[in-house]
Amino acid sequence: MSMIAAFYGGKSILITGATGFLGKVLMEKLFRTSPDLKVIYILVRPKAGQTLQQRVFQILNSKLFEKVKELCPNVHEKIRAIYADLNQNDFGISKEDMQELLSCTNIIFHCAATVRFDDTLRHAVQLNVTATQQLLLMASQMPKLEAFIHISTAFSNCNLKHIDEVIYPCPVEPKKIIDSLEWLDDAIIDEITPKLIGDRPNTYTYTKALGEMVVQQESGNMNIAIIRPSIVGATWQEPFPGWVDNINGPSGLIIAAGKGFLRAIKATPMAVADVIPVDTVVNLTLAVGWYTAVHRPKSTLVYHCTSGNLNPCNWGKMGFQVLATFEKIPLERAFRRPYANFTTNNFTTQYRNAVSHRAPAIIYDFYLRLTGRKPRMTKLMNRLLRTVSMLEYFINRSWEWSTYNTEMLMSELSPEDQRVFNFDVRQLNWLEYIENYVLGVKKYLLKEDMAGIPEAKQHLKRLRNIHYLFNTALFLIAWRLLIARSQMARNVWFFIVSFCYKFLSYFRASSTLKV
Ligand SMILES: CCCCCCCCCCCCCCCCCCCCCCCC(=O)SCCNC(=O)CCNC(=O)[C@H](O)C(C)(C)COP(=O)(O)OP(=O)(O)OC[C@H]1O[C@@H](n2cnc3c(N)ncnc32)[C@H](O)[C@@H]1OP(=O)(O)O
Ligand SMILES: NC(=O)C1=CN([C@@H]2O[C@H](COP(=O)(O)OP(=O)(O)OC[C@H]3O[C@@H](n4cnc5c(N)ncnc54)[C@H](OP(=O)(O)O)[C@@H]3O)[C@@H](O)[C@H]2O)C=CC1
Repeated sequence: MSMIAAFYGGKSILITGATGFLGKVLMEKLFRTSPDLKVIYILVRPKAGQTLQQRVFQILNSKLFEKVKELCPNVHEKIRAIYADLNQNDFGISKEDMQELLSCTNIIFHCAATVRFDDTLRHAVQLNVTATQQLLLMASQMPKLEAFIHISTAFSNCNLKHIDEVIYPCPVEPKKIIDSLEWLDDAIIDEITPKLIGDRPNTYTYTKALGEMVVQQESGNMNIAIIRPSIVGATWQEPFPGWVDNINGPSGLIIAAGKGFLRAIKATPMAVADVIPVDTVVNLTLAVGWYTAVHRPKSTLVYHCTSGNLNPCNWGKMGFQVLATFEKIPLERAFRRPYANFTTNNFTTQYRNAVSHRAPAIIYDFYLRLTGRKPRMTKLMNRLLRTVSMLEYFINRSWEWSTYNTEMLMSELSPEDQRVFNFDVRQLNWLEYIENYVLGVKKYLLKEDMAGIPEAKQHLKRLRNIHYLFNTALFLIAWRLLIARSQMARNVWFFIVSFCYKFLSYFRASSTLKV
């Protein structure tokens, strides 16, 4: 019997960010392993014209929850969606709902965040810092609370090369930042943002670091733990391999490469690709929830959920395997054939962006215009290149994260818990994982039918022929222009033609003699 699964039985659990990538997998695993849990409260806001109930309905009807619905048919009765917008005071939660949350909650998993790299400091602080502070205040008023688990990121201290499982202080106190954002206007905030974030690449990593400081400062006598995942990727094993439903992290680039939009990138092939499967993160999170509630460590423990120091993979190997998978299982209606060129040189990057990305987009838009359609490729390419430029920081560096606490926890688990809540990334076979990841992107993210693979392969063959034809035409035009302008080129050309002629004549003569 799993002790962790038994621990969550009969519990009332509060999850923020349950509609996000990590939150959904967390909820799924909880229901699958502890179907006798009492209730999961999820803080949700209406979005894209959908009510709370419609959002929950959509999640439960996704492929991710198929197994859960078999095991626990009344799962919808155990989810209690509570209206909440983390940008508002008291999250806009009604009095009655707040009362229920305060009196019933046993465990909190705080996953909600803005993960955008280009968010304004004001919005990133509001969600990643102030909302965390408010949630801690709520938690401190919960008499039945056993553990508060905060999801941060391994990149919250990406300004350091070696990162330990400790909370590092930021130069300016989070409270001072929160206070000053209240009276500073947006233009001034934009001006001081680079100074505040210092040597971090974006407001996301900076505000996640501030969020950790807030957790430490407001922990009081609560049992709190922080989990720092690195780059969260598709599921490894559970509930099935390759599940992914958003374009963050590598997923977007896998699509861009598979569709042939992105053929070159500024990346260091030998840099560690610290990707971690989402089900591994969830298993560690649930194990940490149990350990924190039952063992009540004296201080706030930080757990690194990373792969680099235990089972490293690099971007070169990852890119190679992604492309190898596309050979077997291509995406439909590719713009160009998938190809990957990794370079670390700025000049080469600019050149490749011009030749391999912008020029084909301009030519395609010209073709769209000629055929009476609206041009769109240049705009799409510009957005993609902007995205890639924001990710460059993370694919050209390596970090070392120590994992003492995570390994300590692993050794504390019973063999059954180590199996059911497996977060031992040493067992991960990267080649298999990446292949399933690419397949998952095709099936669950792009919703492409596997029956379309022969047609997708045919399409790639057509693209290859167009490519050869285009290159030959380009060569002949260039050569014709050169001949017209240079005596030297003409001489070379006549030399080659006469050489070929003599060669052919010789062979024809010798074959006639043999007959
Ligand atoms: C030569 C090709 C090589 C390819 C080989 C095969 C690939 C193999 C993989 C190896 C390549 C390297 C992978 C890189 C992985 C990057 C690591 C990320 C590091 C994360 C560190 C921190 C981890 C965390 O803690 S947080 C979680 C991560 N958060 C994110 O990933 C958020 C990033 N996204 C954003 O911040 C925004 O989306 C932004 C600012 C990038 C773009 O915002 P914008 O307002 O322009 O609009 P959007 O609507 O959001 O998207 C516009 C457009 O861009 C596409 N897009 C968005 N995100 C990505 C993405 N991550 N990758 C690719 N494309 C993306 C999106 O599809 C939209 O396209 P449209 O068609 O215009 O709708
Ligand atoms: N993905 C990754 O690579 C990594 C993620 N992390 C951390 O993991 C956690 C989860 O990330 P992930 O699932 O990928 O992110 P997602 O962007 O998929 O999910 C974010 C969640 O936060 C919710 N949220 C955002 N703003 C609000 C708001 N104003 N009110 C209520 N809810 C809100 C979203 O709700 P809605 O659906 O309504 O938008 C969504 O449920 C985050 O803390 C992130 O920092 C750490 C390392 C890597």
